[in-house]
Amino acid sequence: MTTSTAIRVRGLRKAYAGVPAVDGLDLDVAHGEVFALLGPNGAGKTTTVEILEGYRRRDAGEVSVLGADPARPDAGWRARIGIVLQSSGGHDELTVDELVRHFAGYYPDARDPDEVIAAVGLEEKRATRARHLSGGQRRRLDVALGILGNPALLFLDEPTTGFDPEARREFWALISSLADGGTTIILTTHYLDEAEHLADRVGVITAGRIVALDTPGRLGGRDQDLAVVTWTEGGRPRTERTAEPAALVGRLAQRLGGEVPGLTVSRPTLEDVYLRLIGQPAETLEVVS
Ligand SMILES: Nc1ncnc2c1ncn2[C@@H]1O[C@H](COP(=O)(O)OP(=O)(O)OP(=O)(O)O)[C@@H](O)[C@H]1O
Repeated sequence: MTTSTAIRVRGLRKAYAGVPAVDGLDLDVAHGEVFALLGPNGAGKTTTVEILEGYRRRDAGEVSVLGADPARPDAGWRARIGIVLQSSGGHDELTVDELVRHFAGYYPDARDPDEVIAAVGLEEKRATRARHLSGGQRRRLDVALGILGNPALLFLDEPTTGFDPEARREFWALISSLADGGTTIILTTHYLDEAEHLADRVGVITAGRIVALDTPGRLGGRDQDLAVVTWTEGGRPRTERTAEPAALVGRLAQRLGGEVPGLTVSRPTLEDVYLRLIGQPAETLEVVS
């Protein structure tokens, strides 16, 4: 069965011992989309994702994932889904090569193990035992195992926690190449720059509900927000919010006789907007005119 959306959720609910963790959640994710789920600790992200993956039962609501109800998964459906969990481990005595080949045997239509090892940049580590890999390399191995079955839908749970900046950039390139190849990706992350870099759309979840959903550039009206202009004048840092930053910079240049010392023009970051959405004040700015 084919559907126009990869994931469709309506009125999803799940409570633990009577306390709601997911409380009436609606969500649509298109085929080929990279969708990031953001939210504070305990917001209900993992519970939601586990229900979509078919690993947790829901109390109520409609859920369709790749055209099927994940509460009744069959082997064919499972084979089309790749999962990279938050923490991994096990099989530590096997080498990269052995592990990838071993798990390839579980899939009806597995990708070529050599290609997968190359895709995650582990060619030089293929003879290394899993327990001797660095944290970032281990995560790459996790992704290799997650994409072995050539999934149509890939779940990535906080994939770059603990990565150094270079490893994170390389990992992002890997995820982007999977997305370019048409894989639908559901990403949970606490890194706003990661969501901004990778996601076509982000959903912010608090207290078990989606409270904002849009592209990273438009989330929470971000594109409508005032620009923040900062500069130095009379030996003091100055800040002004304005809808017309170019006009302000023009006036400053005139007033200060050319170059404006310490000039910056910025829009609120995704983090600023996110903190506003979840009810935390962003760093307050002293506004002077
Ligand atoms: N197995 C469980 N039994 C009881 N309560 C649970 C269980 N799993 C989650 N919860 C509770 O449900 C709520 C949502 O948890 P969940 O793990 O879905 O949040 P999260 O958004 O993934 O958080 P984090 O960012 O910390 O991973 C929390 O209050 C949590 O304590």
